[in-house]
Amino acid sequence: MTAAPFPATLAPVKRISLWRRYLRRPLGVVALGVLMVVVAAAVLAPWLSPFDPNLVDFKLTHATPGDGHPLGGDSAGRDILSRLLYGARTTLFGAVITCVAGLLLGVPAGVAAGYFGGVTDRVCSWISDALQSVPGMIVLLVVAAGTGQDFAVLMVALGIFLAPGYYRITRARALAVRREPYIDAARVAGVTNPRILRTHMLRAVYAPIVVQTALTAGIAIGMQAGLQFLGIGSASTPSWGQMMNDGFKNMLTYPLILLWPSIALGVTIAALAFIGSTLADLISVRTEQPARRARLRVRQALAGPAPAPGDLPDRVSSGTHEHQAADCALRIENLRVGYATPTGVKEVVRGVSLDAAPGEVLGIVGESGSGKTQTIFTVLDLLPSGGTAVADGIWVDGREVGRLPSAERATLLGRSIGYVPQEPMSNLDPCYTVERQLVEPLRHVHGLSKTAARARAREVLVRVGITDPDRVLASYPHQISGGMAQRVLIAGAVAGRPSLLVADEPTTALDVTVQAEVLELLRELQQEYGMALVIVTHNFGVVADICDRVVVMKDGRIVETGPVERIFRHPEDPYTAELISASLDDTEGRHELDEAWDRDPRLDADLDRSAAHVGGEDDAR
Ligand SMILES: Nc1ncnc2c1ncn2[C@@H]1O[C@H](COP(=O)(O)OP(=O)(O)OP(=O)(O)O)[C@@H](O)[C@H]1O
Repeated sequence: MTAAPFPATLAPVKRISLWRRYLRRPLGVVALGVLMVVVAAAVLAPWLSPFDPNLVDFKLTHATPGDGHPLGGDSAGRDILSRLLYGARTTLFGAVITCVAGLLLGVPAGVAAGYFGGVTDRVCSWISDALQSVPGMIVLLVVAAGTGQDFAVLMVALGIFLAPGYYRITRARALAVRREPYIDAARVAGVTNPRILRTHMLRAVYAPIVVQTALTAGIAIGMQAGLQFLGIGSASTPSWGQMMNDGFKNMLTYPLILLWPSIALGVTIAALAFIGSTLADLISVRTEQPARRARLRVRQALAGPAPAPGDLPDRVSSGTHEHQAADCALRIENLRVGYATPTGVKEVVRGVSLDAAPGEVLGIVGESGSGKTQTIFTVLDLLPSGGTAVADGIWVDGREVGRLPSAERATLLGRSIGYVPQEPMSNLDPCYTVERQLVEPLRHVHGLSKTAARARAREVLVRVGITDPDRVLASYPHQISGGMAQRVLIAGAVAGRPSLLVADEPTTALDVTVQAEVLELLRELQQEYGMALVIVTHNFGVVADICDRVVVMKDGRIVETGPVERIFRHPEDPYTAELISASLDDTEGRHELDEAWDRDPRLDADLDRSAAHVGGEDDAR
């Protein structure tokens, strides 16, 4: 079957600056506006203040608002509005000093500790822990006494106490990033450590630091006000903390004197907290949780209007069904998957229909990004949180499951559906032994006793070709090879005897000799248990090795589907022929494909072309 033509590429997603995305958040904009007003008031205080903040007029003592003094007078006869404006200067100046001190100490230490590890990490972490265990307020009072209440020194000391916040966050991020392959690549390319720290590492920690700074500024303002409330700081410098102290003493008789600085302080701290929270959302410091409205928008865009005859092929389902829904181990009808992006809905699976009968092996093949994984993740109900799927129907084991609640869908995993992932090592928890990871699902999902679950785990390990099951059961993932880890995962996937086994590129992370063994094992298990096997791959060699039927995907749609032999002999779509030709270069040990070459002169010609490219590759055949 050949699909109708459709646009070859999805619309490119434009990158929108953080600033522009921030401006789309109403709460963030209001908070930023409030902070801007406070900053403007602080900067323009000498021009905005109607009076000298320290000018005493006894007639103004405890005066109520009015008569040229919009906020009234304090207990010493000074104009409250003027003091509030000058107090904003003190408050913001102190917050800036504290944040800069925290940044300068915490960020370089955190990046160095995370990147270099070892002694650097231990020493820095020890200092950070020690700072956190010291009662900060008492030390600040001692510093105030020792420095003659020097405000700037006090704010630097406060910054030192807040530096562990920066340290912890940057160290954690640097620890995660330093293991990334691009850092190793930079090292291998001869880039020096200081340069890696300045470029890659600082860039990686930049986003959480921005958020942390907004939050630290709020904390700094609160603590600063607390110190001033206790009488720390010069009496001649107006500050919100001092004003609160004055108001507190007269709280019952003249509550307005306490109210004004409390409002200023509360509103400023709240604005900083909302700015931090908005930034955290935008730069994904938080777990992604798409808004209900965004999900609904994606759902509506995916559902779209019903396709009319001759309508856009993009809105019409691609692929075919070979079996009745009730007879299928898996059936997907017109599946669409989309993600909300700042520029609109990005549709990554665009109307896919396929099925697999019990005992059948279906290959889903296509280039990277063609939507294979998104299709099977929908079946497993494991789409990332931003993904929304819409389908006319999803059937597992002859039962419609697409409309079941998530909790009910989850019960299919490990029972009706087994899953073999792409990366064996990252799918095993390094903290637990293989035994624990195999036995736990058998006990909790299948209700076996501990002894029965262990016996079953051992039995399946033997079945997947592990000759020393007791040693492997007692091992941690790092103590076994990648091939063994994949066998362990296959054992886990089939231990519950599912009717459908889904394997997502199960051999990609393995070396060539192990790849063939794992494919052979999957085929054997599939036949032995009578399961349907849906295998996702970008390699036609794998398809030739074990599949009965194949679905070819491109740009989220199915371009061709049919029995493997027919697809190899007569690929109808040029894209399929191209994929087959490309696969000829890097596949080995494929009996069916070898036979196909013998039968089909067109494929021989393809092989000759490939061999000419790589020079003498056909010797390897
Ligand atoms: N969380 C996500 N947010 C937005 N787009 C995503 C997300 N996950 C995947 N995509 C997009 O979905 C498309 C299909 O991805 P998918 O993982 O299904 O490809 P694939 O065919 O399995 O390729 P590969 O073999 O490389 O895994 C890609 O364009 C990818 O960028």
